[in-house]
Amino acid sequence: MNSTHFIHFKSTTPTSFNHSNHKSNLYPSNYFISFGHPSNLFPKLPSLSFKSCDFSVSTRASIPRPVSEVYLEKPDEKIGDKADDKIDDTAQLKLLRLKLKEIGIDCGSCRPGQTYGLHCPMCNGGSTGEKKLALFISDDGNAATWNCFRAKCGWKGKTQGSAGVKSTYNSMNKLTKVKKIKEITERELKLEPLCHDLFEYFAERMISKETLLRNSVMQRRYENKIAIAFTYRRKGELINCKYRDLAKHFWQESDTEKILYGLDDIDGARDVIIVEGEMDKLAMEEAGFRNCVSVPDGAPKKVSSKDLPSQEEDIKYQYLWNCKEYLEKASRIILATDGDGPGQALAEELARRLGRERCWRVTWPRKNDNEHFKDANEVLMFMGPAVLRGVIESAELYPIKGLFSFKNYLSEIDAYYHQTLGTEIGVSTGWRAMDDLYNVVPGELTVVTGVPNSGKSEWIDALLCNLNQSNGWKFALCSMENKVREHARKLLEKRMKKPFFNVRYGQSVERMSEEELEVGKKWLSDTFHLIRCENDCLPSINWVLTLAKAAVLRHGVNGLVIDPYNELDHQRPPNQTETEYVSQMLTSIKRFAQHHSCHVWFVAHPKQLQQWTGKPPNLYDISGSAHFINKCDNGIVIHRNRDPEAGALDLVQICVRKVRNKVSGTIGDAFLQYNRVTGEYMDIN
Ligand SMILES: Nc1ncnc2c1ncn2[C@@H]1O[C@H](COP(=O)(O)OP(=O)(O)OP(=O)(O)O)[C@@H](O)[C@H]1O
Repeated sequence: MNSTHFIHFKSTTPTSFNHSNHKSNLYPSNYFISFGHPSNLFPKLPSLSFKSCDFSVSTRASIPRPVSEVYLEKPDEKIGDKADDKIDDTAQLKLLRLKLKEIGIDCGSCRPGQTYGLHCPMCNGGSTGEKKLALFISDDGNAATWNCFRAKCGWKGKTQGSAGVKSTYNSMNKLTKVKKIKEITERELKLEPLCHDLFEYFAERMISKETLLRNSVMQRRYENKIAIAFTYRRKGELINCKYRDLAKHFWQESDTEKILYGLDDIDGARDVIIVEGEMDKLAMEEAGFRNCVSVPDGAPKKVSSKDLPSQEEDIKYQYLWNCKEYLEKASRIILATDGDGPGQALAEELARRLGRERCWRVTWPRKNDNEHFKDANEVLMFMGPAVLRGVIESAELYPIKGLFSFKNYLSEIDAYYHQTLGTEIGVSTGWRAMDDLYNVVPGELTVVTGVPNSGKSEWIDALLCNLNQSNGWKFALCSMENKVREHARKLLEKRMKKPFFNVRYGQSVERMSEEELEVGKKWLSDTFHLIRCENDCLPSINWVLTLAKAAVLRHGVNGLVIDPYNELDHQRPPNQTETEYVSQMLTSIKRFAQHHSCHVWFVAHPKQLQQWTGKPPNLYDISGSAHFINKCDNGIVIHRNRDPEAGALDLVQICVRKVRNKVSGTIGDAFLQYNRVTGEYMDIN
């Protein structure tokens, strides 16, 4: 260790220091080569000498007995019994290797009768990745014992190849803490009151003598150097001790119970502040908050992607479990961890365990244009106690995924009020007669129905042409009934206001020229994107929505037409009713529409009307389910007069039967005139 990391011991401070045996109990254990086997783990194991490169160790012929804690489902003797049997070693070893692999121990080509140093699957050898898992395979190759010698882990166990894989595996999963908790005293640790230099060191960090004394911050000498000793106490009793030198190196007493620093200060507290280091805990006290504790082990690099482990397996956060009864009483926990990535990861890990609903978080003030202060002590040093107090007082609720406040949407509400996008109250259909009834809002679902041949597809096509003309909207078309070329014709006629052909329906109107066709083709390609199933099979709604999503992202389409519903594949699981299926399908469509701000027109046919009187059908007549009307934002029925005696045959009734959003329209009927030559719909003067 670099001596400059220590606070140099001045001659003015007491120098009584016992050099004779200091190594055995003074130096932090992790500074030793600490691969000594506790003698009680392998009682018959002769002294081991590990090869530095691979940790492979030969033992004497006598097989060390497995570790004393009982994991085996079969009695130990069986190992010995089997050693005498003439059994197929290779098969047995294979079985054992498989078993170990299941447990997570990769024993590679480990041979019986030897001890190997491997990576511990539980702790991965800590930050240095050391191979500290000692694995011993018995001579007969049927049993293995292991022990991780990292103080923080201590995982150990044993298994037999011939034991039932499942049961043994399960028992192996129950991690057994083998560490004996060491009892420590200030005397044994040779802790001393802080010296003048250290009071000065803390004073520079704005931590007062009173705070240091109240928190029993002490010092410990290492020859002519001193380290700060933060004493971890519970009900005044010393539980752990963490040391810090000037170069911010930390170490702690091994084999002690992990608890929060300052635990007694939160006894019975309703509000608890959790910080990331002892200095921050002391800084909080300077700002007037004693109800603060620090985590003992700093922050993880990132949030774990795994599910929350059980209490026994939650080794890294064991300190929380050990302080459970203190934290349980808190109704508000302010997570004032560092503002950097690991600090935020720590806050998330704490919130996961403590319950997000009672957690709050702080925002550290700005240091300059690019940076924020990192932690409580920095704020105290540079901004003073009042600012630090302000930070805690303005803590905000810790976000919970899926739970929001209108506060999270204020800018969106403002933009809505000011109609920043221009589409907030809906886009005009282009027909005056419909302006009060139906306007097209991005992200909504319009269900269109009408008896066969009423002109549903024609009207939607005409609407798309209008929306393109007025707002430049683009569309994805999933119109399975239409041949591409016919659909192109219908759209081009509306756009060019001329018939495509020079035949009957065109009457005497001149057909569009080749030049106009060229212009029209470019317009078609720029405006519409086709979703089509090239083979015979029917597309599923999910398939359509996936392609529509691609059309939104790739071409920026503003609308999707699905025409008609019954041309999709509607196979559903046998236990699902049609109603359930339709409900689920419409939910997917609406989610797509909202997520991509894309309007969806969905054409659905009414069920067979036995005694159709010629009147427009009802939205409830749509075959399949009442969900069509329940779930859509807008419901429109297209109806046309087919009785010359009842009125003009080109009269089309657009029945707006449902408008969820009053901003965009209301229920009512509009009448348009259909131009059979060009397929246009026009307002009636
Ligand atoms: N008001 C109208 N007057 C005369 N013909 C019309 C009128 N509206 C639509 N048509 C014609 O009816 C035919 C069918 O139109 P369209 O395909 O739009 O109807 P639809 O309601 O979608 O039919 P389907 O339910 O069979 O899909 C087209 O040839 C179209 O020109």
